[in-house]
Amino acid sequence: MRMTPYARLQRWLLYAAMVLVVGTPGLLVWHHLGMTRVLELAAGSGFPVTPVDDRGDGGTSTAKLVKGGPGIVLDCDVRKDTYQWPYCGYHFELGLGENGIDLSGFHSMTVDVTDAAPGKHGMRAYFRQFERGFSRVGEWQSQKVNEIEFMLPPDGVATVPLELLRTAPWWVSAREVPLLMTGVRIDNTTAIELYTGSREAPGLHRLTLKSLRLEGKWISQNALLLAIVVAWMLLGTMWLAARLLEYRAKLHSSKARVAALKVVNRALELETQELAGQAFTDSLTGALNRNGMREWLMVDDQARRECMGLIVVDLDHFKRINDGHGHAVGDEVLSRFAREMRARLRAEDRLVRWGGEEFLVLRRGASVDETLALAERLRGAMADIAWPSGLRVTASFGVTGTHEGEDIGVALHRADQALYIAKKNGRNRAECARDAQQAVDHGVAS
Ligand SMILES: Nc1nc2c(ncn2[C@@H]2O[C@H](COP(=O)(O)OP(=O)(O)OP(=O)(O)O)[C@@H](O)[C@H]2O)c(=O)[nH]1
Repeated sequence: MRMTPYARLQRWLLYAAMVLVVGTPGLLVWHHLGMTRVLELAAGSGFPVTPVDDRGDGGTSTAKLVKGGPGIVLDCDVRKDTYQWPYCGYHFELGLGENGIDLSGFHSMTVDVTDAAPGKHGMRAYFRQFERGFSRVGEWQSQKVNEIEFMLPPDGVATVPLELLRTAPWWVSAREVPLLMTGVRIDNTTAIELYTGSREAPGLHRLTLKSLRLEGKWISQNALLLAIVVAWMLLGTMWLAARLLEYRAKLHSSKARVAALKVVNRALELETQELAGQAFTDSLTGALNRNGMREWLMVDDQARRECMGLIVVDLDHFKRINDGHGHAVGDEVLSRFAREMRARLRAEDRLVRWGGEEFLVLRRGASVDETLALAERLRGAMADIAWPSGLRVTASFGVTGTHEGEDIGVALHRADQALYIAKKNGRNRAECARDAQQAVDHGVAS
């Protein structure tokens, strides 16, 4: 059986669902273990780096990049004479003007930095964010400062979760930042700075930065979950739509089949009716045949109970018409005769082709006199009919009527006798036999 397009679509959706069933946990595990992206700022990454110190803030510390050696070497002379929080460090340029880098997909920063000065050392990291609607180009102090301070372990490698970043309170208070803009944001970061710690002892610090690395996922867990849910929902919706469309198509085709069957049924009904009609009707003349008459008498109770006028009609010398003009003309005479007779009968009367060129008129509820009068009218009408080939056709009529409780066969026999008399008396006439005695009187009783 051919598959419908909707069934094919459902099969593809099923494959997609199977892929999703396997893919969903696979993606979650992969996201948990991998899908990592790394942004290296130091170690030949190409991001411009410059030394910074506190001289712009009124201090006297100095910072100078020194060529040679592995990593980025910075000679930092920290002095606490004029400025309370002396510092120096690295400044990594990530963007220009109002356009920074979106770092919101990164979750941690790892630094590999050593300080040649003895003792423990801390570091400060600043993520400078160009805050649209607040920061202004050319005025770097207007850029939001997201900061974190941490201690360096002995090996100098420290990993800092970026969720611990805080908007620097000194920046908020100094710039009178609107409350709604004071939250941490790193989606438009123009620079990252790495400074010596706030409690660093004054003196010469030789910093060697081997790596400054941001780590994150290519897609956040929430975004991944959302994508998976959307994929499932999309699949479910498409599946439902495909099912609905398939049901609708099936409904349409069964409706079409029902309609076609109705047409076939109707045709069969008509054919049956036609066949039934043929069983009871003479095909040449359209008059009832003997079966039709029997059926009528059986079905029509009233016809059976009432008295009935009977006329047996026989075309005169019909053989001569056949012989002289051909069988086809004979047929035409028979058919025209039946048509003209029927046109002169009442709706409740019946014309029966009794055989050959002999017909029977059954007239419900009519007396013998009325029936005789009708026979005379019919006989007279024969002269007015336009017969084929300009023929002059006459007929003889035998008339009688049924008595109460009388079998119609008996009456028919009587009418036949009357017809015989009509033929005998010269044809083209109507004879009447009211009862058996009268028929005997005519000397024709069988
Ligand atoms: N064309 C045609 N002829 C038919 C049909 N049925 C019977 N006949 C012919 O009708 C003729 C009847 O002839 P007869 O019984 O001799 O009667 P008639 O010639 O009418 O003579 P009378 O009845 O004595 O006046 C026969 O030649 C039959 O072949 C029919 O359906 N079509």
